[in-house]
Amino acid sequence: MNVNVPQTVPTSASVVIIGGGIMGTATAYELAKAGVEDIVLIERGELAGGSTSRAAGGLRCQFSDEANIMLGARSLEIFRRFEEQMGQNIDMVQSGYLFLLDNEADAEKMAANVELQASLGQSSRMISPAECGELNPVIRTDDLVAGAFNPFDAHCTPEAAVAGYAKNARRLGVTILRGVEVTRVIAEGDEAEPGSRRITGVETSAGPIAADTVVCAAGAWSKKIGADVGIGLPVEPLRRHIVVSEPVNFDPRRLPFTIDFSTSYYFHSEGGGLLFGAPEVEDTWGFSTQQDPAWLEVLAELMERRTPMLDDVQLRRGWAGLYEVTPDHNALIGKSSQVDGFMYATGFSGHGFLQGPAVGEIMADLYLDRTPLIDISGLSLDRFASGEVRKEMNVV
Ligand SMILES: NCCCC(=O)O
Repeated sequence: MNVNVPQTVPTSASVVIIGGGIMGTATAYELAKAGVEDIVLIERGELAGGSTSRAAGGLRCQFSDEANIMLGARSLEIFRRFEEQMGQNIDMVQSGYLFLLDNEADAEKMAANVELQASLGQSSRMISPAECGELNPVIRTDDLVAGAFNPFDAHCTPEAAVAGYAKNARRLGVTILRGVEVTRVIAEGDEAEPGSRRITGVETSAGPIAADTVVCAAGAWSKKIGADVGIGLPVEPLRRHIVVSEPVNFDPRRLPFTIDFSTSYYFHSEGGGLLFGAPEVEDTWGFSTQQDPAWLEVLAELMERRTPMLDDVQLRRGWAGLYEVTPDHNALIGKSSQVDGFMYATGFSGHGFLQGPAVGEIMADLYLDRTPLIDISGLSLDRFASGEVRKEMNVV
């Protein structure tokens, strides 16, 4: 796609969505599907070009928090039917998700999570180290105490999902602006008088757009959007690396998305090869997505420990992207209680892509004052003021 294509920029909109990743495009599509008109989505680069296209693409319901379990499960339902309903192939591979547990403390906590997932209708189960090895023959199992597995978890290609949402949003009348930057979100009203402030529009690199509602779906770049209207969104960018391999000499598509839980080293099939991810030794906070060659040494050690059979895999190319991290590793989803018309879907802390479809539906429900299918009240920004933070344990 060429961002220099001339685009007609409207001067007003019902809703301005900031961010053309999975959250923004899913929200635009769901709002339009619900009959909302005059929606404008603004992306300063290319669609999916921020964090979504750099994500691993894992789809799972295996979380410790009920809201995350349900967001993952609902999104999986939508992703399973995506190609049929949206006319877009997303390279869905439903080979399950396998968490490898190498100590009793993690296994005990994971068993409680699995019980919660099962009580919510999910097919997750605890399995033995031997079964871990049967499901994924390229892992070392001698130091494992257990695994957690869900056969219906999956992975797919994130930018393909964004392309599908964008295509269908456009078909339903959404204006999508690429290569246009929101330079300021505007609110009017007296900051000293609670409840009097409301969104009136945005200024952009292509001119102003008047709007009563702004949705912040700007991922790692959300803090500035909130700050424009005096809202503190506690979202910090954290760099993460991924690398993909040349094709391997076995069929990788039957391997589950596998996570070595104590180290957060993970891998899954990517075409005929494999995709690998892992944290850095020291977290690198900030907006740099420059690759650090030292990370490859970290990865090599983790691979040697858990997957020595993959020693001869040839790595082909890699990249770094940004997580959008909140203090409790849970998303911020809701309508502002401070500024009327300011909505947010951000802070997904490394598990956003897999929640995108459900969040799109929820944002449409919130806009239309409908009760969402999933209770996300606990993911409101207000939890940080009230001290009701909720820590997600299954963070990778
Ligand atoms: N956060 C990237 C690894 C995939 C996952 O969290 O399931």
